[in-house]
Amino acid sequence: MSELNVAVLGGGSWGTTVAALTTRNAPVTIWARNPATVDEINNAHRNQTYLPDAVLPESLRATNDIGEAVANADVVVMGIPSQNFRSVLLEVKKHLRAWVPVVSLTKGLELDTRMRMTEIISEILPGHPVGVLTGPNLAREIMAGQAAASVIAMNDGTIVRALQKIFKSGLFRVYTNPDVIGCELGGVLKNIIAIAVGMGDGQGAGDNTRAALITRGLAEVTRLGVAMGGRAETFAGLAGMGDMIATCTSAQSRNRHVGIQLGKGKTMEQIADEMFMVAEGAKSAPAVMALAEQYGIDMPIARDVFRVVTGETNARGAYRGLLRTAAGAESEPG
Ligand SMILES: NC(=O)C1=CN([C@@H]2O[C@H](COP(=O)(O)OP(=O)(O)OC[C@H]3O[C@@H](n4cnc5c(N)ncnc54)[C@H](O)[C@@H]3O)[C@@H](O)[C@H]2O)C=CC1
Ligand SMILES: O=C(CO)COP(=O)(O)O
Repeated sequence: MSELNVAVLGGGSWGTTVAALTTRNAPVTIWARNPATVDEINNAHRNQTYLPDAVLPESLRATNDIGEAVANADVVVMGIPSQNFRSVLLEVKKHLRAWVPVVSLTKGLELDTRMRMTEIISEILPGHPVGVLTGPNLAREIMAGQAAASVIAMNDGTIVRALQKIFKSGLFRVYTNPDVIGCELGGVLKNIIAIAVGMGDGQGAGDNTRAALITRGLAEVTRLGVAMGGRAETFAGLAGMGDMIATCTSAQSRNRHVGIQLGKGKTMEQIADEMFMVAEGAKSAPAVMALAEQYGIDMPIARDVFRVVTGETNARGAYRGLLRTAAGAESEPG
């Protein structure tokens, strides 16, 4: 058992799962804003809303007081959706000791600024080591005891190895990677492709279509990721292709679910009304398109998803558009 105190912020599906996994290696306090969630984790060792079938470790402590969670923390783990990430981090700053590493679990971009979560951490908490834990990691499956692999990405080779020990366990294999930008963008950008795949699946598209979308989707994600400073090989790894496959094919993915509902003809408003969990791809799509324009990268699949989630066209129209586009060389966009 490590001596490092870990604070996990965010009592949703993934924050709770990472907190539960980490109790095997270190003392963990999870902060949730909802007092009923805190009470349920502390007393019933469950989080029924987000992880219906899971029993949580008794050693996992929950609190409603962000200061209590953060003040003694040696590592802070952020499991907060991208559009609320900054406001929670500003609260963290009031209580955090110097040089404590901050790890993001979040797979989205801030809409107004187009910033990655690690950029926001560095802006608000300069000097703190910053990392990302990412990969093909569907929360409910991991809580059900299925094996999974993940990546902890950080620039600092010494701290990353200490963090690797905190997160890994028998069934949760954690690799290190120095490419923070690539790992982070792999997690962000695959969500949009998963919506595209869902849109096809919702319209009854076949397995060949799904494979084509995933492959062409990964190509355009890689082009933008490399232009933004990520390494091409990262997008062929767990944080890139691995997460792309898991999210684009899983019945558990919220992003693919959004796509399926769009494919069946529902509007974003109708889908959002029926969902209480976050689907980061729909939120981040405008920021991704703005970045694609800024870096001069053509992203036809992401653009179609953007046009559907913003109501400019519907899934059927987007699908027809995709078929109309003439194909060039495989190494080119389109
Ligand atoms: N669920 C999964 O399988 C995985 C999710 N992720 C990423 O983790 C991040 C969090 O996702 P989930 O936990 O799945 O979402 P979720 O929808 O299950 O839960 C989100 C949680 O954040 C809390 N929250 C939202 N705004 C807040 C605020 N201002 N202050 C405090 N708490 C706030 C909500 O109350 C809720 O507990 C997302 O970026 C997601 O892409 C990454 C890997 C796997
Ligand atoms: O990132 C995830 C799996 O790695 C979770 O995907 P969804 O947010 O689409 O459920």
